[in-house]
Amino acid sequence: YRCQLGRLWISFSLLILLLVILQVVEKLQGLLPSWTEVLTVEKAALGEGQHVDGISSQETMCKPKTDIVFLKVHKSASSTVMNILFRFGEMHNLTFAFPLKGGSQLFYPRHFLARFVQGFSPGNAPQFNILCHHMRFLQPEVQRVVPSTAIYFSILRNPVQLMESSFAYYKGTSAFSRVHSLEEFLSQPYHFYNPAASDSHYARNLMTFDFGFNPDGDVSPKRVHLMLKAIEASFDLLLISEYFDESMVLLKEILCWDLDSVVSFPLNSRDSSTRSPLSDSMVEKIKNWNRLDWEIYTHFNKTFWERIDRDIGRERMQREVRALQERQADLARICLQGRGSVAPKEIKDSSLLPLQYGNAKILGYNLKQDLDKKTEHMCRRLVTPELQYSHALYKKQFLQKFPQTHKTFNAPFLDAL
Ligand SMILES: Nc1ncnc2c1ncn2[C@@H]1O[C@H](COP(=O)(O)OS(=O)(=O)O)[C@@H](OP(=O)(O)O)[C@H]1O
Repeated sequence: YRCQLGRLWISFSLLILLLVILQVVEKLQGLLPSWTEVLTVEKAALGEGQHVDGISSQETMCKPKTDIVFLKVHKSASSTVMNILFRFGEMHNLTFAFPLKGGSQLFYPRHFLARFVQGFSPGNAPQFNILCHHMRFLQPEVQRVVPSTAIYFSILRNPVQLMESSFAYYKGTSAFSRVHSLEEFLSQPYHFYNPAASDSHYARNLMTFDFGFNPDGDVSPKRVHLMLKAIEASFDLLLISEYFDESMVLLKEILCWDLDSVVSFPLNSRDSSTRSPLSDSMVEKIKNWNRLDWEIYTHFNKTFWERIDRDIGRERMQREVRALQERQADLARICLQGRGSVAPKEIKDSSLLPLQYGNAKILGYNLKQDLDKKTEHMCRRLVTPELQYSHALYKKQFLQKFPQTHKTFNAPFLDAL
């Protein structure tokens, strides 16, 4: 009887032990995913390679991207985007792929070649963080300059407004120089437009041209389809300048930056006196004349909103746009005299005067006086025009590191920055 009682006791103990084990396993199963998540998040946040401290997207933990290709499409708010990249790159000590000898463009309108970049050496692995100066895109060459993990993005503008802006800015180019108005050009474009002229792209399908394609190519559905697929294959993100603030929210999400990294003031804007009013018939003519650009724009305007719906949602987008606009209004109050842009002749500090080109009068900003040093530093960068800022960064990247190799470079105004 004692023996039987002993066996029963052992079986009972084993049963209890089994139940305890089962409970522990069950608990572990419940816990394991969150442990794994924590580990994954930590790994993602710390990451390997280059790391930027102090920035993380508000909603997710991810590693801020620092390798970036921005195709600076003409007349599409690209200088404002470039200023954002300049400030981020400067703050985080990133290297820029500058045009040779500190030029302002990467031998545009030629297709981009890696050897147009100052400091490029064919034997080395791609070594630059940010490529953002005007270029005509050619991906295999771009890939020799930036790491393969780089994010590629660009910004598009409605071709109707883009052409109106281009007409004012590039009035001196061959297609526009003989006409008095955009209306006159559109009345018989082939009379003024010579596709063989080296500057003809400013007058037709400028976005198509900047993406590397033939602006005079035929507009068959097959060709358009191939062009759109090629752009989609090369670019992670296409922004829309008509929705600039939404674009910046989307950009900071993709780059895993915070909202403060994408604040800006509009740069390179014309004053209203050089804007031409457009009748309905002119709008139609511009769309037809720039058919390829129109196809690019309408396609990527659609995918832009699809992306917002998929990744962010309209409600959060609205919240974030509001926060961005409030931040920008605060900055305008802190930094600017009169809180807005002013005509070129009213700009008091000549180092803040934007390049004036063609028939366009390009607006600029006056900074408040008596700002403390840190605030002045931040405000000045927000309003420094593209050429001045690019020269200053070039000087910082090359002249300070290798002063003996660039003795001839002379840009006295840079010290203000
Ligand atoms: N934030 C923002 N939102 C919307 N639009 C903006 C913004 N910033 C600049 N702009 C407008 O972009 C035009 C200048 O474009 P780019 O800087 O690409 O020109 S350039 O090719 O570098 O010369 C120029 O257009 P126009 O004024 O019609 O010429 C600017 O007004």
